[in-house]
Order: sequence, then structure tokens, then C-alpha cells
Amino acid sequence: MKFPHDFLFGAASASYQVEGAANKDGKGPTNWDVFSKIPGKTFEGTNGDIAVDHYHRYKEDIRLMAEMGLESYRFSVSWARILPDGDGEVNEKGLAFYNSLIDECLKYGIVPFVTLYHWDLPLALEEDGGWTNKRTAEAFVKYSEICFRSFGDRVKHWITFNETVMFCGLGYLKGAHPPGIQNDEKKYFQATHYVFYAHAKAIEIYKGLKQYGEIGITHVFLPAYSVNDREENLRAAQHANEFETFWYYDPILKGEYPRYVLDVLEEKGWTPEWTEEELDTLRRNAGLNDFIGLNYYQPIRVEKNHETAAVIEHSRETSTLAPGSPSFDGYYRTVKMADKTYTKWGWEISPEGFLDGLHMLKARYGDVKMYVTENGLGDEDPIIDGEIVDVPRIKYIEEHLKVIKKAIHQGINLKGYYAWSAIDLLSWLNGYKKQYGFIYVDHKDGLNRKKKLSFHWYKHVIETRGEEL
Ligand SMILES: C[C@@]1(C(=O)O)OC[C@H]2O[C@@H](O)[C@H](O)[C@@H](O)[C@H]2O1
Repeated sequence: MKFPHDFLFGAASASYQVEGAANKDGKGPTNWDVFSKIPGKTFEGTNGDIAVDHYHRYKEDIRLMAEMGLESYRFSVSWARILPDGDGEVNEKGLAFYNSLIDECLKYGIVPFVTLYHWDLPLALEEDGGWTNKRTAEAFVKYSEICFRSFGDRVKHWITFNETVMFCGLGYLKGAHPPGIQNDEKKYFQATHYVFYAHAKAIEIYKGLKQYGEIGITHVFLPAYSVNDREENLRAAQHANEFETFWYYDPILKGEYPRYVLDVLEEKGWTPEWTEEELDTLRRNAGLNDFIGLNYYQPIRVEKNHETAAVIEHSRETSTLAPGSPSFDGYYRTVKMADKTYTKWGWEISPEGFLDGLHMLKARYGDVKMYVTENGLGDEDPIIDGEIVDVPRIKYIEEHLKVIKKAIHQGINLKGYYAWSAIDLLSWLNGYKKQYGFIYVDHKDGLNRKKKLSFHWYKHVIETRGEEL
């Protein structure tokens, strides 16, 4: 049985992780340009100054994607190329780059799927409070409209934000991402609120432009499951789902925040400063979302946490989502299970966890259209006789595509799959060691590209529309 004819087979990247050209053609500095230079913040001091030089090599990269038969390419726009200081004058060379990238995709019939924000914030905004300052939300709305008006004649698929829980959680709770603040729950929840507000304003403007494309937001999808049937652990899983999933999906799809979380925030004094106008903006625009993007890599297995620590210490190593850490509020902890399989970076491999999670989402949100906007295996790929023999990645993606096909036939409204990542690129906290791509980049030989075994495998999957899966 094939995947439906309108299902998109894609792959993804993100501007800071792939482009390089950090100071080229009028681009302004970003939070990551500065943060990545702070000793100890990134793996072996890696940064995106050059990344894999997609900025200069995108024509070669897109041609390779076309050779693979890729139907859609998800990439992000670097805000600081368009508005170097965040909300001032437009940089025409920045618009020119993305116009050329989009046109290169269309030349091969590859559908561009554009993410407006994938964590690289113009430095001027970060230095003025970042996402805890409403100015940033308003600047995002201005930036989005410029992108809609510049690219919207050819781009018909838009994602506002990638993984709010990551850039807010790692930025204000774990300190592993800019602005590098630890354990500030008030700022964390405030930042998430302004992101949701910016999203709602941006989709309202998009719909008003009548460009007749589709727009949504991409979240981490990290379904939490109890380690056993003990009541306290079942409650821990519910707590995790409320804070890690419903807090993110409810304000978008329902236009209101989950009551369970609001009650905890009230009790702890973490409730964001918000206005009735902002809350009404969420309510008024919830129905305008065309889809939700899910970045699924793993579920989490949780149990009630009984260790009380005055302050939870964080580091780069405790911020790479491997199990064993307490939640930010200490309520639960994630557990590595003896009967599960894990990647080298300690992420559980669980296609079945994805299927169960999809039914959880459908039960809460109904028949909302969804894309898998990221899924893939971070690995150190084996090289045998000069060939990149990434069989583990093939098996990982194969198993997840099988589950996606099964979910579709069980009535889950999934419309596309974007492997993370199209090409090996910079991982924020793992440098170039943790590879995800179908295309290998040789950092010892001029960043030359080379097709991996998975490149040929994915090409066949697309050609046959997954009939053999
Ligand atoms: C933490 C990590 C990783 O490096 O493994 O997860 C997988 C993937 O998720 C994406 O949203 C990030 O932009 C990308 O950098 C990757 O980040």
C-alpha cells in the first residue's frame, strides 16, 4: 500500500545550522553568533560562522535534493538577514538570497516549506530582553509580514516557530541556549506566552493577505508515559504532558491555556504578565491554524521525583534530552528503561511511542492536519571503504515511516514527513559529531558533499511512495 498521493516526502534544515556566512551581505549579528563563542557553551566550541556553507552552496545542495527526488524542502529564514537589527531597515541582499533559494527549489519542483524562526534571534532584540519583551513579539510580526509579502507568491507553506519549548526552556530554565538564564520560571513562561501571541498575530496578518497558502507552528512532540501503573507515576506522566505538550498546543489550537498548568503557575507565582487583548488574540485566531508540525524523536518515560533539590544544576550535558534528569519543577524525572533501545545520545527509539502519542493528540485536538516536520537519527555514521553506510538511520526512518503509514490508515490526518536533516549540519549542542543528513559533508575536505546510503534508500522510498514499507 502506498502513501496517499498528497503526502509530501521532505527533509529539513535550519538557517544557523546550515548556512554559515554569518557576517555576509548585510546580515546582522544574532544571539547565536555571540552565544556560541562563550567558552563551554557548545560542543568543542563549534559555531555557525561557516556551518556547512549552504549560503554559497545551496544550488549544489538543492540539485542533490532534486536527484534524491525530494518533494519538499523545509528550511528557515534567518531574521537578521532580512532585518539586521531586528525591527529596523530591510536588508535587500537578505531578501535576494531567500528569493534565489526559493526559486532554486521551484526550478526542480521542490515545494519550499519555510520556518520563520528557528532560534537565531537578531542580537539587538535579545539584548533588549528577547522573548520576555513584548517588543520582540511585535518585531516578529513585522518581520513575518515582510516575508509573506516578499516570498508569499511562491511559498505556500509557512511555519512561524520551531520548538518554542526548546529555545525558551533551554534559554530561561537550563541556560544551555541564549540568553543562558537558569531556573527563571517566570521568564520562561512569559517568553512562551509572547511567542504564542506573536504566532497568533502573524497568522492573522497572513490570512488577511489572502495568499491562500497554509500556516502553522512546529512543536517538539515528546509524549510522556508512566514507567508503570503506580498512581503517583501515572500522575507524573499527566503532569509532564500538561507542561511539555498541552501548554504548547492548547493556546494554538484551542486559543486558551490548559487549566491544570494555570493553576500551578498561580500557586507558584509564575503566571505571565498578560493583557486581555493578548489573550483575546489567542482566542480569536486559534481557528486560523492550518496545521501543527510535530518534531518527533522520542517519547519520555517518567516517574514521580522524590529527590528535593534546592536548586537544580544544569549543564550542556544535562540539556541534550538524555533521560535521567528531574523536570524543571522537580515534579518528575525521566527514566532510562532496561527494555528500551536508545541512540548513542541516549534518545529512546520508539516508533510505537509516536503512534500512541498521535492518538493522544487526536483525542484532545480532533482531526487537526499535521506534518512530521522533523524526525531522524542523530548518529556517528560508519564509513566503510569511503562509503557512508548509515544503515541505522535507514532502519530508524523506515520504522517511523511504517508507523506513519499505519497512523494515516487509522484516521490520523498526517500530510507529510520531513526528515531531519537533508544534509549533515551543525547541532546546537553536539557540534558536527551528531550527524542527521542524507548528504554527508566532509569537514576534512573542503565541506565536499557525498551521498550516503540513506540518500539512495530515501530516493527509492519516494519513487515508490513507500509501497514496500
Ligand atoms: C537537539 C537536536 C540535536 O542536535 O540532536 O535535536 C534534533 C534536532 O532538532 C531540531 O529542532 C534542531 O534545530 C536540531 O539542531 C536538532 O537539535
